[in-house]
Amino acid sequence: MEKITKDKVRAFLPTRERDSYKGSYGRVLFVGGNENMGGAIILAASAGVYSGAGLVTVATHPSNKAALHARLPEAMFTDMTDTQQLKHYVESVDMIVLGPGLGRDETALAVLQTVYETVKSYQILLVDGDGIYLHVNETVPEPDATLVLTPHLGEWRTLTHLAPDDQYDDVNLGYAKQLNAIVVLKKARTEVYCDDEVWENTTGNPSMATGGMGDTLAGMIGGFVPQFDTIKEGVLSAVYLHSYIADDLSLTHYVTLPTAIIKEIPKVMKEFSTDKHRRWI
Ligand SMILES: NC(=O)C1=CN([C@@H]2O[C@H](COP(=O)(O)OP(=O)(O)OC[C@H]3O[C@@H](n4cnc5c(N)ncnc54)[C@H](O)[C@@H]3O)[C@@H](O)[C@H]2O)[C@@H](O)CC1
Ligand SMILES: Nc1ncnc2c1ncn2[C@@H]1O[C@H](COP(=O)(O)OP(=O)(O)O)[C@@H](O)[C@H]1O
Ligand SMILES: [Mg+2]
Repeated sequence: MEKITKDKVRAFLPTRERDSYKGSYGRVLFVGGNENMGGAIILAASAGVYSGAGLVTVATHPSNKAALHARLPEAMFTDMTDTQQLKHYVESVDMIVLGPGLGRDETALAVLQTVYETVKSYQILLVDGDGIYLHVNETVPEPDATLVLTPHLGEWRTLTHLAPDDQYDDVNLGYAKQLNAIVVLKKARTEVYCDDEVWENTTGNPSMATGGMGDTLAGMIGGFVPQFDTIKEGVLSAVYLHSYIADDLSLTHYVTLPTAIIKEIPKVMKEFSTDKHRRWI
């Protein structure tokens, strides 16, 4: 098992080219948020924007439109219940983050099916939260994309039927392969299963045990991956920095709010950047 460390993340973090533009940093579609859980997809999309994603669109229930625009004017909105529009947006992005606050009803299933049927092999599809529930419990087509799954321990149990005591690295890695996915297994020390490698995070603390924390990580991964040299480097860096920020905040805060983490992302990316002393002026 390899450790995700500060030095590794520093080396993974890309530098920005002077002539780059928003198209250089990824078009990301966030899909989720039913009438009751709009917050989940707004948190995910906010984390994506603050992580540097070039262009962010949110496909969500129409009742979340005003809140999204008020909280995150950088993001565009589309109605996730409009199948044609959803297909159009899925086709036009590099990465899709599907599931935070999606719900588990008929509408949610139809949304997930549309995304799974539409994605292409050159795209990256992250499935989180209720998306994982539907992935396991409903009949859905296999998505033809690079798949990233971000289960917490409860969701991992749903995916694998593994009891906590049966969770050895090699067993988990075998299930990740069977699922044909990069797996981010979220817990106190989050693990990442990628190809034949097992990585363990070295940051994180119990001030993070609050609703929306995983939605925020999903959004960071969505924002990071299109900007990094490899999917693996983007995933590992997001896992590390999400908890690194929380470790910093926990020095002065009893509980770390997802929104507080999101605000710090651009600052910590600058801190980790190898060209942090470069002046553009
Ligand atoms: N503001 C919002 O709109 C929020 C929406 N949320 C959404 O709510 C949906 C359901 O997610 P939940 O995780 O609550 O629901 P689940 O019911 O899928 O998972 C919780 C269950 O897993 C078990 N479990 C075992 N180990 C666990 C671990 N290490 N961490 C967490 N749970 C563990 C718990 O005991 C519980 O029974 C998701 O789509 C999620 O995105 C949540 O993120 C909370 C905030
Ligand atoms: N005690 C803890 N130590 C470190 N990290 C934690 C702890 N509790 C929760 N976390 C982190 O918080 C996040 C919780 O994810 P999740 O349960 O999916 O949240 P939600 O669905 O409410 O957004 C994960 O990234 C997990 O690693
Ligand atoms: Mg979650």
